[in-house]
Amino acid sequence: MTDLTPFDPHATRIAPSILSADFARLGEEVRNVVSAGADWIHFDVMDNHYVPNLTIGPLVCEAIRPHVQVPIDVHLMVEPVDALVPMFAKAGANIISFHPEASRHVDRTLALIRDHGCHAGLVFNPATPLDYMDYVMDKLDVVLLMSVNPGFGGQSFLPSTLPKLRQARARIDKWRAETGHTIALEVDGGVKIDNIAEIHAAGADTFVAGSAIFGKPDYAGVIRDLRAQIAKGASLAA
Ligand SMILES: O=C(CO)[C@@H](O)[C@H](O)COP(=O)(O)O
Repeated sequence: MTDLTPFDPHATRIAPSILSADFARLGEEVRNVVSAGADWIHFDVMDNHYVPNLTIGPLVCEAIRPHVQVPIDVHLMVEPVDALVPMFAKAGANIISFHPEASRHVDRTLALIRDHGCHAGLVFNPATPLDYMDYVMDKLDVVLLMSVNPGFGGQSFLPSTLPKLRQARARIDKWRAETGHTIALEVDGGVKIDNIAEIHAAGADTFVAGSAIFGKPDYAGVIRDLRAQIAKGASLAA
């Protein structure tokens, strides 16, 4: 059973996306990126149905689980969703997020994820309205805003994500003030050293980065630079 302690509301987190890792050396890649300072491992699941690409499933999650002590953050780009939830929970996932358009019963799927001992997240495509949050705040642990259209790594960050992050941050902060419950605000797609400060200033606290990290010669150096820019973003927001 996963530790369901609420996330630290004051923390920021770097979640390298293994979509850009060398799959022939996946165990070594995840170990290296965690020793380099990654907070979560972001695990992109694509089904060639909800998105036009095909990646990895629960078997690969189970295979990397013994290699990392940090949370595995599973992003399901699949339709339908529910049958995969118990499989990923059993495979060692800690956070499971899905797209509201891919589930007929969003409230039920969120409850299913928590019932399986995982933190539950909802993912918003660039054109998906935040309204999906409104009636399920009590079942959310993560809100993930896509800053690219899902399906591929290496795309450019969509600037329309910045005002959307501000809106999501306002809703999350209001909810926390009312209930004390923390929801992580994660952003995914085109996150780089040169834009992470303004992304943090707009409200994100958790940053998925694939091509910015994997394939680079010095993972620790990149993660250190990303964190230095996040600190700049904090002073921009203050
Ligand atoms: O889910 C996705 C794409 O669908 C992302 O997780 C990408 O893998 C992020 O890659 P970069 O944009 O950071 O290269």
